[in-house]
Amino acid sequence: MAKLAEQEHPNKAFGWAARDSSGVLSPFNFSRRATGEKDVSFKVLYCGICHSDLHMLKNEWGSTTYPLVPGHEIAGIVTEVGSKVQKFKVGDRVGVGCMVGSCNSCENCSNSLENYCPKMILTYGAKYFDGTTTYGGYSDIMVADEHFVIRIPDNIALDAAAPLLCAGITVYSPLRYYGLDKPGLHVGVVGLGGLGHVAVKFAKAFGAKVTVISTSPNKKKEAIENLGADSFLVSREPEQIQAVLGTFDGIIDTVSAVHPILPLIALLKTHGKLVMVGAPEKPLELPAFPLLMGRKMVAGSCIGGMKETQEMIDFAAKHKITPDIEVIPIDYVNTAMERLVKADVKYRFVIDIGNTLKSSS
Ligand SMILES: NC(=O)c1ccc[n+]([C@@H]2O[C@H](COP(=O)([O-])OP(=O)(O)OC[C@H]3O[C@@H](n4cnc5c(N)ncnc54)[C@H](O)[C@@H]3O)[C@@H](O)[C@H]2O)c1
Ligand SMILES: [Zn+2]
Repeated sequence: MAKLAEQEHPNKAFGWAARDSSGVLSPFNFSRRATGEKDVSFKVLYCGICHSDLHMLKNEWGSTTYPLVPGHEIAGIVTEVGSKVQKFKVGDRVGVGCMVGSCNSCENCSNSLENYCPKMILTYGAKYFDGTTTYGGYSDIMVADEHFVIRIPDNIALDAAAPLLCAGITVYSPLRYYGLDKPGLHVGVVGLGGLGHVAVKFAKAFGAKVTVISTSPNKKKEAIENLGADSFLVSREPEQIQAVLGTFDGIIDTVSAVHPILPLIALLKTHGKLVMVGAPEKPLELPAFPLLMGRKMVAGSCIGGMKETQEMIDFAAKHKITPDIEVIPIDYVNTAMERLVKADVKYRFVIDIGNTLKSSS
């Protein structure tokens, strides 16, 4: 018989888990493995709430197993390191993002693309090498192989650093890979949520002219004045769309629900790229003709490799790019999820784990 989550490993852990597809989170006792020779253990201080957590809590992608402890934007302070750990020591400021393992031998792993390894192990809701379930950062302690641990630069506060570990790398990687990181390019960002608002900041730091494309005109003032976007396009206004057809070098699409992409393709220049990073649970409609006319590309991107994630957070530190966050106590997490459904957050919830997650035992 499978062991109880509390008895699988020697170290007691405590977090909040969903037990079914209602997605409601409640206190949960489990355990973490002892610090292995290549492992880093750390006290979790902050964890961001990604929309992927919401998709997973409600089993919207059909792959969730319960109990599920979400959280893959995890920041904290090292408490113990294994004997063969080289990069970290007790007291270091560290983080873990979306993955905690990969095969380390395939072509993707050899190219620092652990995120595309077929055996990549997700930070939560997956099976680790030893067959036990992985649990995420809505919890008090974390342990991970040092290869999957990121050093958080001193000049980024830990609460603001957390969302960079998923939202940050998810938009930085495609901007770089698809060549949208050159000064003067016109880059669009669709969906001004957790990912989208960081995409605006990175694209601006690369020197792009950035246009936010949104369904809600009420985000305009903030997008331009606070986030630094150059312009704002209301996607439901045909006249506004008409005026900028064929003017975008690339668009990063972060929308979490099914939405029409044909109007976005029309915004691209010849050779323009529409990069999907949002992950709606149902297929999008993709007509061929608009792609043929102008050799346009619709592409995708999933987080980023460990090397690039470190590069991203170092770049963020250098350019003073930090997410706009709303820090919440753990017992607000279910309300936060309800607000996230309604896109009622500017722009990322971050749970104050260190001060508010208290084990009852
Ligand atoms: N590719 C990856 O590696 C990766 C990584 C993280 C998250 N994601 C996915 O990206 C998506 C966005 O994540 P997030 O954390 O930024 O979410 P979020 O909820 O913070 O932001 C999503 C944005 O999309 C907008 N939106 C929602 N439905 C819309 C619709 N029908 N039309 C237009 N706009 C709409 C919302 O207003 C919001 O601004 C999610 O699907 C998430 O699972 C992908
Ligand atoms: Zn995420």
